[in-house]
Amino acid sequence: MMLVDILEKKIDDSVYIIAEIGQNHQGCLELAKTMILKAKEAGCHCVKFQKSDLPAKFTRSALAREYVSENAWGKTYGEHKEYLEFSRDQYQELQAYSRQLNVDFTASAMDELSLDFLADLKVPFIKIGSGDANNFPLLKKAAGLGVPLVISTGMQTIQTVEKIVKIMAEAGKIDYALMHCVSAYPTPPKDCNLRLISMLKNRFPNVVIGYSGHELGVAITQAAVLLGARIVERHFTLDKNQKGSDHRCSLETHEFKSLIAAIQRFKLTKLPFDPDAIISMLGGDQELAEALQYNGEKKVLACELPCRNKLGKSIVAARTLHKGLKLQLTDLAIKVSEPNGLPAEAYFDIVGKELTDTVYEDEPIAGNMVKL
Ligand SMILES: CC(=O)N[C@H](C=O)[C@@H](O)[C@H](O)[C@H](O)COP(=O)(O)O
Ligand SMILES: C=C(OP(=O)(O)O)C(=O)O
Repeated sequence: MMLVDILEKKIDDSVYIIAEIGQNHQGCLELAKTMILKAKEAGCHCVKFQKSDLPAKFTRSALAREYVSENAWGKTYGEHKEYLEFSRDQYQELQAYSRQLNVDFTASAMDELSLDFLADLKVPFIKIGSGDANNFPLLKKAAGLGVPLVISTGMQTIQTVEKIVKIMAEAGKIDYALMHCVSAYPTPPKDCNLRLISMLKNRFPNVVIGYSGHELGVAITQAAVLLGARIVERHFTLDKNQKGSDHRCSLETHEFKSLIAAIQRFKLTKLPFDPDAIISMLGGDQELAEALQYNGEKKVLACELPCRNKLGKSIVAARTLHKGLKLQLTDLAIKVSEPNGLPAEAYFDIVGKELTDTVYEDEPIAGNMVKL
């Protein structure tokens, strides 16, 4: 099955399944290949990685900060990320291997250079992760590439999601999907707020809605499908006990198999089901009931703040900017910065505003540095 068949609504009885290998390959190409093989054997339609150009995604100080964590692969965050990043040759090798196995291969583009890199590889679609859902210039560029997009919405407000849809509409983009997502690893069931899938479907009836989950187990993801999610993404691991931030909330091969088998048993043409019916269909427990409880409008949740602080994007100076300057688009860049600056969604709002302090290249622009 191809993602475009879902995006173009040519098929209404299948769900497209993405195995998010992400950085669970531990920086090892051979392990990545074994994971591709296992994901294919489990029945996944796609294997996905994460592509970053580190100086384009992070400021120098974000890369230089110490990473004190049992999941660290280097002393600084930059060394840690470098260890987990694959080169162009390695991407090409993984892509060729996936082609041999007849499984789609792609990655999330975590900055503009990575977007170009993936477009160049001719992947079947590009993923924009939650960390870039408020990175409006990246979204504009992505919308103009002529490649289908899958855009996650973790750590964002409904206003930001509205803006994403507006950017896509202005670019004439129709082959894209929005993924409901909560960026907490693992996400507690009460924070999964699955009813937002129904809200997104009602609010944006022309857009395909999917689910990128970070909770433990498979039941909540099954419920997401019964609410109408047509694309499912879950992190994939060969062993949850390995070192790394994402293994614990990932699915092992047998869990992916059982998730896919369950989805195949659902009568997808009868979707969506209501939450009470879903609880009884899945023999639901307390956790499923919590995940299906209406939890209010889409907003940034407290459980997402650690991820937003670590990987959310800020507005930074593209070059040294002197006090008194009226800000222009070319003065600004969007990166993960340490400390955080104004959130990326303020990018277009601060253009034309006066800077009240001098800011050096690659340093964050804080709210109190701009006369609003
Ligand atoms: C928001 C986002 O990008 N999240 C990604 C996708 O879900 C994650 O895989 C992060 O890359 C990962 O959790 C980071 O872990 P560390 O900081 O140990 O490299
Ligand atoms: C961050 C990512 O995904 P999500 O926001 O869906 O967890 C990603 O795909 O890189």
